[in-house]
Order: sequence, then structure tokens, then C-alpha cells
Amino acid sequence: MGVLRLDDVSCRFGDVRGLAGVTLDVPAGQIVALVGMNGAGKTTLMRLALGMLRPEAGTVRLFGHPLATMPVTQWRHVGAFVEVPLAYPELTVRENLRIAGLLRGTEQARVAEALDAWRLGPVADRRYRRLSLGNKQRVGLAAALQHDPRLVILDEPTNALDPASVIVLREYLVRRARDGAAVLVSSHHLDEVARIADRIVVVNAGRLIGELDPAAPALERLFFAQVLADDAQREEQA
Ligand SMILES: Nc1ncnc2c1ncn2[C@@H]1O[C@H](COP(=O)(O)OP(=O)(O)OP(=O)(O)O)[C@@H](O)[C@H]1O
Repeated sequence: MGVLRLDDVSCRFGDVRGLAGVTLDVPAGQIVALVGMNGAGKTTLMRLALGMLRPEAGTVRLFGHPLATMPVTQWRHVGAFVEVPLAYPELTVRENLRIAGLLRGTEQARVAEALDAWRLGPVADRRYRRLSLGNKQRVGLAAALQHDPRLVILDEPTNALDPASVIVLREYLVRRARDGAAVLVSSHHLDEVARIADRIVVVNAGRLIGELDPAAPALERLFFAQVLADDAQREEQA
């Protein structure tokens, strides 16, 4: 049983299908990447995994517990960054990291380590709301990861990052998975996910339609071929 498991999970937003019949296992020690076109359902899957959305059908399990009955203390083993960083705009970077640590019962010494690892020292005492987009993203990642979670869920984490921070994140995720964490990450950068992922899962129109071999050459071509074939099949059936 994976650290994160979705069984036949579906959800709708009114008439719009969010996800349909998704089954996915993210085991300890693996990095699973979700790739798909805009609106494919990657964020929706992550929000369901984190209990931010309730499925209309199917079950989400974290650490073997269905979400509805999972002991709340288990959340301290989760580190997530989906859509916007969980940060207080009026507090400084350092204060935000302290609060994130307190929520997870993490030693405060980790704040200094996180500031250092993410090169946030120069902005540690600036208010979060005054930061550049990339620095906000680095604070969000530092806050989500400083407690070394057993389950990591990151939605397009490299979007606004500079190349040095992309490397920090890449090395962290590989190290974390090697230490036994389960990692679910979404991205539009196929080359980047191919460097770190054990599995690349393709999402299209709210379903998981296949996988890509991270070691395969011409990954983009294979990705578009899967998506186009699925679109054509859906059109035929419509
Ligand atoms: N709160 C919502 N209300 C209505 N529709 C929604 C809502 N959230 C998502 N959707 C719809 O669900 C579908 C999947 O969206 P989702 O954000 O999961 O896609 P995504 O793969 O993360 O896309 P992107 O790569 O653009 O971030 C889309 O059709 C989207 O418009």
C-alpha cells in the first residue's frame, strides 16, 4: 500500500469533470510526476489527495488511512505546496518559517537550516508580501519541506524558480525519496521531471491515460502522441 493511494476517485465542478475514475499509488521511496496539458486535472488530483476537495466517488488514503478517518497528527508528516504558498503576507520570511515549523512540531533550529538551504538569508527579515514571485515560491517550498515530510506533494514547484533553486529542489527531492519519502510532483517541464522521476504519469481530460519512461529519448514527442491519441479516441466516442 502506497503512502498515498487514490482508488477510483472522481470529482466534478458542476457540469465540468475534474477527475474520473483515477487510481494512483505513490509508494515510499518513489518520485511520481504528473504531466498534462493546462486543465488536465493535475491540481485537482493533488487537492483531492490533500483533502482540499472531497471526491464524489472513490477513496483517498494517506499512510494507509482513508482521509475521513486519518488521525490529524498524521498531517505533520505531509509537506505540500499547491497553487499558493501557505504564508502570512504581513509576517517576515523568518516568522513564516517559524510558524510552519510550530505547526509540524519541528525544531526551530530547522528554520536557520531552511533559510540557508533556500538562500533566503538576505530576505529573512522582509515581509512576505514584499518579496518577488520567485522568492515567495522559495519561502513556500522551504515552509513545506523544512520538516522533512514522509509525503511530499508539490504542484508545479519550479514555475518561478531561478536555475539555482531548481537544482536545490531537485537535489532535495531525490535525497528525500532516497530516505524513504513518497513524492508526488506536477510539472510542465518534461526534461526536469525526467531527471528525477521514477514514474511519469500522463493526465488528460481528468483521467490517467498512460505513463512515459523517464529514460526515453524525445519525451515531448511521446507525450504529445499519447495526448493526441486520447483526444482523438474521446472525439470518436463523443
Ligand atoms: N474550483 C473549480 N471550479 C470549476 N472548475 C474547476 C475548478 N477547479 C478546477 N476546475 C476545472 O477542472 C479541470 C482540471 O483543472 P486543474 O486545475 O486540475 O488542471 P491542471 O492540470 O492543474 O491545469 P494547469 O496545468 O493549467 O495548472 C479544468 O477543466 C478546470 O477548469
